[in-house]
Amino acid sequence: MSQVGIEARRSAVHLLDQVLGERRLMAEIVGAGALDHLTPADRARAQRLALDTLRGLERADRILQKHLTKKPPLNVRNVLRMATVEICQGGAAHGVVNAAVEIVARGRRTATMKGLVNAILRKVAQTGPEAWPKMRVPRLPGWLRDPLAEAYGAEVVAAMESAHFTGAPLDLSPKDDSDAVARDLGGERMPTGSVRLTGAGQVSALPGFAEGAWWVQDAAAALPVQVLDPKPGEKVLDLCAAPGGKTLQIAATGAQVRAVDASATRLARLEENLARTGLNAEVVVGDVMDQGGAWDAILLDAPCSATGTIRRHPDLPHAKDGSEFGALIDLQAAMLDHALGLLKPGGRLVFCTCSLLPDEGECQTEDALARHRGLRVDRAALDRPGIEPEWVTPEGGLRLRPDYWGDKGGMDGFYIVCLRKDRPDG
Ligand SMILES: C[S@@+](CC[C@H](N)C(=O)[O-])C[C@H]1O[C@@H](n2cnc3c(N)ncnc32)[C@H](O)[C@@H]1O
Repeated sequence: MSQVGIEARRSAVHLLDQVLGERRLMAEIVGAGALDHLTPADRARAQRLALDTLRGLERADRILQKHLTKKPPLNVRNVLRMATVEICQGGAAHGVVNAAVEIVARGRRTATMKGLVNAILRKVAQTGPEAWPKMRVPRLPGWLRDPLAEAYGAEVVAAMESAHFTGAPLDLSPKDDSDAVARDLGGERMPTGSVRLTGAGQVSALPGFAEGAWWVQDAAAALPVQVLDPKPGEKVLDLCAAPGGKTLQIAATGAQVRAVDASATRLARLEENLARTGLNAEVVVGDVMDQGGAWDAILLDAPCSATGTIRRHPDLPHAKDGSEFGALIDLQAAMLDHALGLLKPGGRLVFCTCSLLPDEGECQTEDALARHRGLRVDRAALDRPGIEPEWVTPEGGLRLRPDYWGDKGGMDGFYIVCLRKDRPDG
């Protein structure tokens, strides 16, 4: 890690300043062009450094606390935090300390603190690496930990926190042949058909990327379309489709898919992926609530807290405080009601969210069943290869958690349910 150049490190500190100071999500900051001046390799390094620092932030702060009499400005604190994580996770101390000192020395307002940074990091290098593995696994903030503990119990939350701290491998969804992709990339074929790679490096340089033999998609995120089980020629509406991993899965089955999303920018990524994989979909920029038609099958991957994705997005607990979630829960219910009205009689709708909060999953199903006569849960839809019976919830949905497949690298948190409307609302 210590070979990482100054530019990548400075950019990583900028990401940390924005996440921890401005409470912005990393995807938003990177999407706005914050790393565009870097080479692709440095861009990847800057993101990796920032993500590693956010995962280990609690430990880094505890170590630094011992050596600081008063808190330096946020920017300097973030340089110290990043260097502490690097040193404690095996980075060569000499190079890491020099780089941190240089970053601080280059800043007009921070240059006077380079001596302090040097002194503190030398102390960190003496005791930090030994202390690090003995420290507790970093915890989620109370606004998220409390509702999760209420839903799952303290032990499960601790297991989720371990999964978050470990981070995520790279999962691929093969276009056709899982075994061939696993073989070509030296990956592991997961029980549900995804191919898992560890330490993969630059995605676009991997075999099969240019030919469109696969796309990046967490194994849990690949399950909603497996549950929907589209058939060739069926008319399928994919609501909230961008950036489109699930659209590609639907298109690969031979179904006719219309992919709708409110974000043209995110849909542009779907168009790129369709071109790369040679798959077809009708792509529509629009609001879910304005959609019409009568469909055999609908996928509603509603906007949500994204609390199921913290393994890959450790910035989320730092950038959010839960205050927006109530509005999202109301929006999910409104979208679900509208989408149910677009099903042909006997049609099916898969509702899913990448959330760990039952309010965005199990409760949405229970409430929808109470609102709509003639609506039922299709439990048989969950009878798919690799889906464990203990993942099925009492109301007939699928609860996926980051601590599942713990020995294999975990999975994203998701809620998935298949709803069928046998007769119209009366
Ligand atoms: C969870 S993401 C979808 C991920 C996507 N299904 C995939 O597999 O790549 C939620 C999406 O909902 C979209 N969205 C939010 N509000 C919307 C609305 N009112 N109408 C349409 N799309 C909306 C967002 O732009 C975002 O792309």
